[in-house]
Amino acid sequence: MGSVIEVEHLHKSYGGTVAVDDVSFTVGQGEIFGILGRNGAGKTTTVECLVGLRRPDRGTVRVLGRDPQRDHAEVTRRVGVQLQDSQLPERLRVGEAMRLYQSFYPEPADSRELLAQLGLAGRERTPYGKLSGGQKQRLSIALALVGRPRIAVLDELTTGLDPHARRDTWDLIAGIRAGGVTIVLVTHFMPEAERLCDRIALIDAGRVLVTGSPGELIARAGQPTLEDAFVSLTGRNA
Ligand SMILES: Nc1ncnc2c1ncn2[C@@H]1O[C@H](COP(=O)(O)OP(=O)(O)OP(=O)(O)O)[C@@H](O)[C@H]1O
Repeated sequence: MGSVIEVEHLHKSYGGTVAVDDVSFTVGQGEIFGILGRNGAGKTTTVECLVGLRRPDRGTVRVLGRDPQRDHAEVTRRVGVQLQDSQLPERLRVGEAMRLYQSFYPEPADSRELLAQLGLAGRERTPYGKLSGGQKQRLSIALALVGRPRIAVLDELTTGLDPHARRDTWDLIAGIRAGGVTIVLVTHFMPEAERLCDRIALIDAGRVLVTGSPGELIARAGQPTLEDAFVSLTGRNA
């Protein structure tokens, strides 16, 4: 299985704050790869460097063999991104947002089908500002997938979703991966990581503490669940 993402010794500071100190990992074609860590660990900065939204200070990032900075247009066309707290204009209708995003890609997915898969059927005419928090979240997932990406980067995939919507979204993500799409998932929700991820990089203070399957992390920490393993491995007093 070839790797589609290669990150080597990534470093990124904001002024005096080191957000990412030294992060390396690779993601294989068709994997669901989790990035886990405490608040402020450097997860979002790492994925922003992956998708070309931030320029690393040091280190290399390769996505589908490309440099996300130098080959920005190509990486953007093949990588779908759902970032934390993304906002759309309040009055933009769901259908308009979908059409706008479809226009960025050569072979976009069918909007109605995707909206139906995300439980947003019949919402085409609803303005963004009138959607519930969970509906906004699901629209952001639809927009990340509308370009039929080779890689989807999803930051806080199911935050704010009720348990039904969360399970539907997990099924959707599993189905998308079954279609050959590689998924990078940033999450704080351990049952989600345990259920979905093939491998996980656990990041702490801008460094990778450990990489492995959920089972390997649990075994390594000698804990019963991934949540216990997470707390144990990232606990400052452990
Ligand atoms: N634009 C910015 N300017 C200055 N500092 C920043 C900026 N973005 C992030 N940071 C800092 O960099 C560090 C890493 O932040 P980052 O958002 O990458 O972490 P995270 O792991 O995604 O956190 P969370 O789980 O809370 O979303 C934090 O100390 C944060 O305060």
